[in-house]
Amino acid sequence: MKDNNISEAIRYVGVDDKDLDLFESQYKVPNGVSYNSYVILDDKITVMDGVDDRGEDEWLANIEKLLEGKKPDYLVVLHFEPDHSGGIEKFLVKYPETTVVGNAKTFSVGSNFVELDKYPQHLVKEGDELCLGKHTLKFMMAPMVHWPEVMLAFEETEGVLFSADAFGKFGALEFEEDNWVDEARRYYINIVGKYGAPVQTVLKKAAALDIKKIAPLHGPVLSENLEKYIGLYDTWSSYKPEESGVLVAYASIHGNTELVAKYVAKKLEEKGEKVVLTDLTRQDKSQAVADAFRFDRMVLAASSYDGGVFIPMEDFLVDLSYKTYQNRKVALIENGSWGPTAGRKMKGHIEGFKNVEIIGDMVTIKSRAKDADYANVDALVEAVVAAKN
Ligand SMILES: Cc1cc2nc3c(=O)[nH]c(=O)nc-3n(C[C@H](O)[C@H](O)[C@H](O)COP(=O)(O)O)c2cc1C
Repeated sequence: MKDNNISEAIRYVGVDDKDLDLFESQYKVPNGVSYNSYVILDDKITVMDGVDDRGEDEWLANIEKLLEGKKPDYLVVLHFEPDHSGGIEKFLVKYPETTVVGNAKTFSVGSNFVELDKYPQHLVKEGDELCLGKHTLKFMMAPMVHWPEVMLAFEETEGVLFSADAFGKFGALEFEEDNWVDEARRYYINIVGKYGAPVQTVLKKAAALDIKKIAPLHGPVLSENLEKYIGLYDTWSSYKPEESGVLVAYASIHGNTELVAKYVAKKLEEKGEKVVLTDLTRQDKSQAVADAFRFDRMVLAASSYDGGVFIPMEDFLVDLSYKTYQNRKVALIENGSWGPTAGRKMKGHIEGFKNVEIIGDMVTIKSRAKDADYANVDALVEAVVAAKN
C-alpha cells in the first residue's frame, strides 16, 4: 500500500473508492476517487475530516488501528458534504466524547445530516487557533469554496494547509497518475468552477502563509512546485484561459456536421493551433467543459433539432452557463435540412455569457457541406486563428 502519510505525526486514514461509477452522480471517475482524512498525533489526537459512507468502515478501522486503543479528542470538519461526512455519525457513535470542531455554518449545515447537538462542540471563526500540543491549527473561513460551511486549516508547525475541496483531484491515491493538471482541472471547473470569487478571496488569505504542503480532501498531498498549483488555481478562479487553443465541440445526428467539425479541427491544427475535438454525443461532457475553460477559443458545430439545437449541444451550453463560462471567443457552425435553427439557439446561450465574443460569420450548412460551404468554413477558420489571444 502506498504511504500517504504527511509526516510521523500527521497520518493518513482516508479511503480510496475505486468502484464509484459517477462522482456526485455525474462525473465519470475511471480511476476512482479518494476521500482523504488525517489524524494528527499530538497531546490532543485530532481527526481531520470524515469520508463518504461508502468508505466509513475502512476509515474507522484505519483510525482504530492507528490509535491502538486511544481515543480521538477532536474531529475537525472542514466540509460537510456527504463525500466527507457520510461516516461522521458512525464515528461519533463509536467515539461520543470527541469534540466536533467547526464554524457556525458547519453546525447549521451539518445538523441537517447528523444530530451534532448530541456531541461536544467547539466553535471556531476566522483566525482562531486550536493548540493540539506541538501542533496548532489556524482556521480560515472559505465560504462557497464549494459549500457555505467550508473552512481551511493551516497547521503552523509543519506548514500544512488542509485545503478542503480546493486543490483536489479525481483519481484514487493507489493509482500513480501523471495527469494532476488534467484531472484537477476537470474536478475544479466542474465542481467549484462557479465559485471563482470565493476562491480568489481564499487564495489571497493563503498568500500570507508559509505553506510547505497542501492536503486536499481528494487526491494527493502537494509538496513540491506549490507556486504552479496555486498559479493554476489563480488562473481558473479568475476565469482566464489557461492556454491558447481551440476546443472544437460538435453535436451531429447523422454525421454531416461531424465531418465539418473534423475538417475545422484539421485546418486549425495545420495552422499551428492546439486543438481538442470532442463529440458531445459520445464523449465525456465534464471533460469538454474543462477543455472549454482551458482554451481561449471554441468552435461549436451542431445540427438543428425540432426548431432548436441538437440536445447534447444544448446540454453543454447549459452546463457552461452553470459554470459561468466567460472571457473567451466562440465561432459557430449550424446545420439544418429545411429551416436551420441551431445557430440561433447557440447564439442565445452565448449572449448570456459574460464577455464572450462571437468570432467571424456563422456558417450555415444545409444537410451536407458543399464546396461553397467549405469556402465559408475556411473563412471561419481564418477568423478563429486571427482571434488568438
Ligand atoms: C429529430 C430531428 C429534428 C430535426 N429538426 C430540424 C429542424 O428543426 N430544422 C432543420 O432545418 N432540420 C432539422 N432536422 C434535420 C437535421 O438538422 C439535418 O438533417 C442536419 O443536416 C443533420 O446534420 P447531421 O448529419 O450532422 O446530423 C432534424 C432532424 C431530426 C432527426
